[in-house]
Amino acid sequence: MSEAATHSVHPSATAGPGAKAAASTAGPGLLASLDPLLREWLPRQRWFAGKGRPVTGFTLVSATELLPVRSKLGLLHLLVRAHQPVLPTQGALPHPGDCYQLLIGVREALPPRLAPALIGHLDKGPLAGRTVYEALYDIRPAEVLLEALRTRAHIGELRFERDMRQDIPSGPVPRRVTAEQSNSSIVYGDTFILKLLRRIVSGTNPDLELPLALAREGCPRVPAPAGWLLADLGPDRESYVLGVLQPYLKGAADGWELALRELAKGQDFTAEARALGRATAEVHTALARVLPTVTLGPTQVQLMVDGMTERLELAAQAVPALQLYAPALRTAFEALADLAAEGRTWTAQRVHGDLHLGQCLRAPGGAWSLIDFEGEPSKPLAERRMPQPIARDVAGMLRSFDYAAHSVPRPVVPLRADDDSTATAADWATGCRAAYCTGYAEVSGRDPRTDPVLLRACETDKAVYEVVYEARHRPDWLPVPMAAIRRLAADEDPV
Ligand SMILES: Nc1ncnc2c1ncn2[C@@H]1O[C@H](COP(=O)(O)OP(=O)(O)O)[C@@H](O)[C@H]1O
Ligand SMILES: O=P(O)(O)O[C@H]1O[C@H](CO)[C@@H](O[C@H]2O[C@H](CO)[C@@H](O)[C@H](O)[C@H]2O)[C@H](O)[C@H]1O
Repeated sequence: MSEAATHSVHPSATAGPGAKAAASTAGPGLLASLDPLLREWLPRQRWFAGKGRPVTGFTLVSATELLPVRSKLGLLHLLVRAHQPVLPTQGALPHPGDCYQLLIGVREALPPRLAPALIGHLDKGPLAGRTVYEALYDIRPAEVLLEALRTRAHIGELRFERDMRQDIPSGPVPRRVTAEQSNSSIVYGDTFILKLLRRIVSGTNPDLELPLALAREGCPRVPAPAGWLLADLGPDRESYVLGVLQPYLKGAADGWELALRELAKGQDFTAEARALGRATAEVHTALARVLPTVTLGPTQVQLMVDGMTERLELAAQAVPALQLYAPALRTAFEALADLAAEGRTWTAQRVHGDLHLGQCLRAPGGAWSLIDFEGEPSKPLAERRMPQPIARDVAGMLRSFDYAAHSVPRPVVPLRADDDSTATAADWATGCRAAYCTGYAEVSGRDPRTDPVLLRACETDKAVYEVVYEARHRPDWLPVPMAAIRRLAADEDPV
């Protein structure tokens, strides 16, 4: 058993009064001394949502000592609001600033293995002379989090909960998931994975809500939550979801890695694409059984179209390269509004909301699971939880096959080693897109291709989202969604 497995959560902070004591050490005084370090460190994190605008200050939302900060190894849980200049898209009203979850380790000095986790050295305040760092790189803080979930600890405003039907072992060795992502995850001994959400929003979070609902329904395509971390904040003790613990799918590979691997070998991926279509349809069918569905009539469709059009306008302001294509892209949305005006209706239900190959995990036996039900992180929570046509998720996957094909720097890919014909990367994507829809239809009885107007509108909306996402997070990738924008504007994308 490792050093920290025997260590329980800081006892002085296991109840309300203890939390107040913690706040007197770890509260505003400490935040003031952390302020200059965080201003520099936070914007460099992949999960930081406010890229491109300086951080001008912080407000403390909650501070909880999980290990005493004056001890050899301290652990501080912080929720802080980062203040930044307001974006035009955030409207004229003052914006309170995004709230982030931080786990701050406190030590005298960092051992070399923790050097990449350094946030900085405190030169004033209650912990002057000590070093603060990203605690998720460290074993003991990770163990403290699992132990708190296992024992259903309530620590200040933090509430660690679990599903008692799942056995959570004590003492598995933790390791940080290093893949670039929107949140931060820790794997425990290949049995569980804890995802800590970084940008925290109030209200029911679909990343916990939907997997819980699917687990109730017995849907095997989504790992069932085993534990979750909440913060009860404000005078009304409103719950904020901070993290979710799930069984770890050992040896699983994500659809993105697999697709790139097969592309690099010139291998066909249509059998997997078809299996992914089947898995998506299974999840959709279960969601439609367990959560409400609604019919979208002309008014609701017009609202959806207005949302798509507005997102396009805002995106074209943020990424001027879109402006040339905006009029043609708008026709995809107008065609949908025209169908609704003629009396066509659509069924809407809860969907994944940000489905792409990276959200699909294939277990060694070949079964696919879907993960990460957070939805598009930049959208307000209420919007992410609204029932949507299933074409939203289908469009996400179709875009993803296109992404994979166009991220491999190879213009021509032979599909089979024994095949003397060659196919372009675009043909690879076309084959996968068709196979995915076939698989979807096999399970659901509805082929998404039979609704091309809706699919084109959803794919256009997704590609516009991707342009903004890439411009903000990975400018080198911008050509991938921009190429799709050109094809969608010309109505050339075959399904
Ligand atoms: N249940 C799981 N089993 C195995 N690996 C997982 C599991 N859940 C997530 N992962 C891995 O962790 C990564 C990040 O998880 P994800 O929920 O997508 O977080 P983010 O919101 O940060 O993108 C995934 O890409 C996947 O590789
Ligand atoms: O971090 P999340 O996985 O929640 O999603 C965000 O990041 C994704 C990239 O990691 C982004 O997906 C886009 O790039 C993928 C390849 O890396 C591609 O497969 C997707 O089709 C494409 O949308 C996703 O949009 C974003 O929300």
